[in-house]
Amino acid sequence: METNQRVAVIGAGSWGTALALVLGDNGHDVNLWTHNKDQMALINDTNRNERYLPDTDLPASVKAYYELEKAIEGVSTIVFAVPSKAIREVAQNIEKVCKEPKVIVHVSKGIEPDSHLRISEILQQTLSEKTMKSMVVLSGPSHAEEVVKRHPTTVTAASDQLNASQFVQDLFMNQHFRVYTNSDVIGVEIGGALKNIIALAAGISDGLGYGDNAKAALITRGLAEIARLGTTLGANPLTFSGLTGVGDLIVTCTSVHSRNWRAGNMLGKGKNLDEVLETMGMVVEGVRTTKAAYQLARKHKVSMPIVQALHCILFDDVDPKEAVDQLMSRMKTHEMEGLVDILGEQIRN
Ligand SMILES: NC(=O)C1=CN([C@@H]2O[C@H](COP(=O)(O)OP(=O)(O)OC[C@H]3O[C@@H](n4cnc5c(N)ncnc54)[C@H](O)[C@@H]3O)[C@@H](O)[C@H]2O)C=CC1
Ligand SMILES: O=C(CO)COP(=O)(O)O
Repeated sequence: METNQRVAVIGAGSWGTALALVLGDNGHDVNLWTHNKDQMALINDTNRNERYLPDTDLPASVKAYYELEKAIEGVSTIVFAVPSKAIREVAQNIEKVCKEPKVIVHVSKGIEPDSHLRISEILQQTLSEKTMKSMVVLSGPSHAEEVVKRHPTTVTAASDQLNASQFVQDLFMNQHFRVYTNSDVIGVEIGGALKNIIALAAGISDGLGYGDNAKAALITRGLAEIARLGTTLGANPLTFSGLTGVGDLIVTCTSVHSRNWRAGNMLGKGKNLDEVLETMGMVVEGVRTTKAAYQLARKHKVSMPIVQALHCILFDDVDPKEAVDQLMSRMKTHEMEGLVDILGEQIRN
């Protein structure tokens, strides 16, 4: 890779801004696109994105843009960092104005309800060869608040084209931000999307005051649900023991930075979903992904009791305490039930 690249980061929320900082630290020129004109002016005037990452000075090479066409002009790479619900619309707009093929990276964690498409599938459906040279997913345990403090963080660049994932590895990697490669795009996207559901559940459990045993149970049994659905959809089971599986699950279920955990915590303390989302003012991806995962579990007949319980709490107004009681009084079963097809018959004995 030539040392200096021009990169467009699409979305100036917490994560887009943090990744712009990493790229700027690495000597790249960054066009940070926002759909909010005032926010663009504020970032360019102050060199900060105070609303999302207070007290963080951005490298001088990060410039905010409002016009999409200008933001992507002359860049080698486009990084999609908008919430999953905005991906399709933003990609359609990029397709209209993009003049030559780019490396496409996405960092969003979600699955589209009803279509059940992963983010890379939505992008592949929307972007033509004129716009997209290759597609890479960048995911892992990485809260923006710690990345901008340059605390050690590790993530995975996944693509079915090794040279593309290595290009993205080189683009982002530095002393504080370590990037691995992986070829299992399905596993990386499913792990990243579904851990948000379990983080909501962990927040609820903490909000109810249930303590550490309950949280460990949610993380472990949550991972079993993620692995069951993920492998049914074609993922490599090993991916779920990596950064984008158990790694991201741990950080999101235990960190005060997690919006999903914080939203769950408020639900557990008795607030209703609308109040919680209004208070957050940032995306809580797990809500939308619960809908998609619940539909997928039913479609593929995969047992996902935690996802089912979350769905009841979020969309059927079931009291969180009652949902936990129902989870705990389910029919007794073997710990590895549903995982035997993945790992081999021997673990059952
Ligand atoms: N915040 C974090 O630490 C991490 C976030 N992610 C993922 O990155 C994605 C983005 O998350 P955040 O930056 O944290 O969200 P955020 O809530 O901090 O910011 C979202 C940004 O997208 C913009 N936006 C919303 N709807 C839009 C639309 N229709 N068109 C254009 N822009 C729109 C908002 O104005 C805002 O600037 C999510 O999928 C999240 O799961 C992944 C890893 C870490
Ligand atoms: O994906 C994340 C950390 O890896 C961010 O999680 P939250 O959206 O819950 O803050």
